[in-house]
Amino acid sequence: MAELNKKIGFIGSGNMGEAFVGALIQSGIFSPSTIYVSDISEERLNMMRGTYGIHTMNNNVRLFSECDIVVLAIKPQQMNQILSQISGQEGYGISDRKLVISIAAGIPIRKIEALLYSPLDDGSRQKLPIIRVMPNTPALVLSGMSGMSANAYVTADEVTMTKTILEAMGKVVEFKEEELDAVTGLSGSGPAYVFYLAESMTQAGINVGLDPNDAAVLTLATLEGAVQLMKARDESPEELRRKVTSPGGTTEAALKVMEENKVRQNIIDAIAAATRRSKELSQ
Ligand SMILES: NC(=O)C1=CN([C@@H]2O[C@H](COP(=O)(O)OP(=O)(O)OC[C@H]3O[C@@H](n4cnc5c(N)ncnc54)[C@H](O)[C@@H]3O)[C@@H](O)[C@H]2O)C=CC1
Ligand SMILES: O=C(O)[C@@H]1CCC=N1
Repeated sequence: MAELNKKIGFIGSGNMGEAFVGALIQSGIFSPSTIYVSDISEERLNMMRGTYGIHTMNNNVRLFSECDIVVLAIKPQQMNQILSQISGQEGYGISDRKLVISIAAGIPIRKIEALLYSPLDDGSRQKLPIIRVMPNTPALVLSGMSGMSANAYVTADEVTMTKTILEAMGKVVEFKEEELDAVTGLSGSGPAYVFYLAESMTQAGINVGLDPNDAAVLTLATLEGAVQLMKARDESPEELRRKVTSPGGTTEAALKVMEENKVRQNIIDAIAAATRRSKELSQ
């Protein structure tokens, strides 16, 4: 893919920051010399520099002023402090147009706008374009799913550029911002539900007498195969489930227990709880 010829910077180089950096280099849309990360952890910075050959620093304000695109990849709880630190600096470079991309769960665009455009907002400052994104960790293996939503100052070119960045890590869909809490509950946290299922299936295999390694191999191959089948066939998960379920057979016995134990309702309730938590984080 053609290089974007921009400087991109990440505030926070944890799990997700690293997923972005790895994907951007692999896709060729940014070369390591155009990627910057800032973090408070020297260990993370050394690792990122050593592994990816990118620029590292422990100064968020400098990173913000030096880059054309800034990805906020810190925890939601750190957003206030970090953005206030950036916007509180005289001449911190907000007059230069730069695209701000936040991946923090539950932080609404209006909060980022309020933090970035103030307290020095005398009307002369440019209102920076801000895009809120909810990615997920399969981005680490370029199989991510991202939802995104842009504020009023984002141009069509900036939307296209953000999609190009997110497509380097997998799929991307645009949403209304109010839908992003639900996206967080479903696909943002979603990989954890699948890992939980994998843990449970492996434990179940051990409980019914299998060797732990064999149980893990069977679980992974079964999950992988089921996903491939859903992707390859024009059939709903429900239809595919019915084809596994012989009347009076083993699957029916298992699904009866799942229905009795309200597994489906529990999954629905769990995703609703994640969505509620995302909304709470926005307060
Ligand atoms: N992990 C996940 O599955 C997903 C996470 N997110 C969001 O991504 C964001 C980052 O999450 P993770 O990468 O999982 O967290 P993480 O804890 O792995 O990474 C956060 C990084 O920020 C650094 N940091 C802490 N204070 C800092 C400061 N003052 N200045 C600069 N860097 C600082 C930490 O040292 C760490 O390397 C969060 O807002 C989360 O809501 C979004 C989608 C999925
Ligand atoms: O658990 C969290 O808050 C983050 C956001 C989505 C996935 N991990």
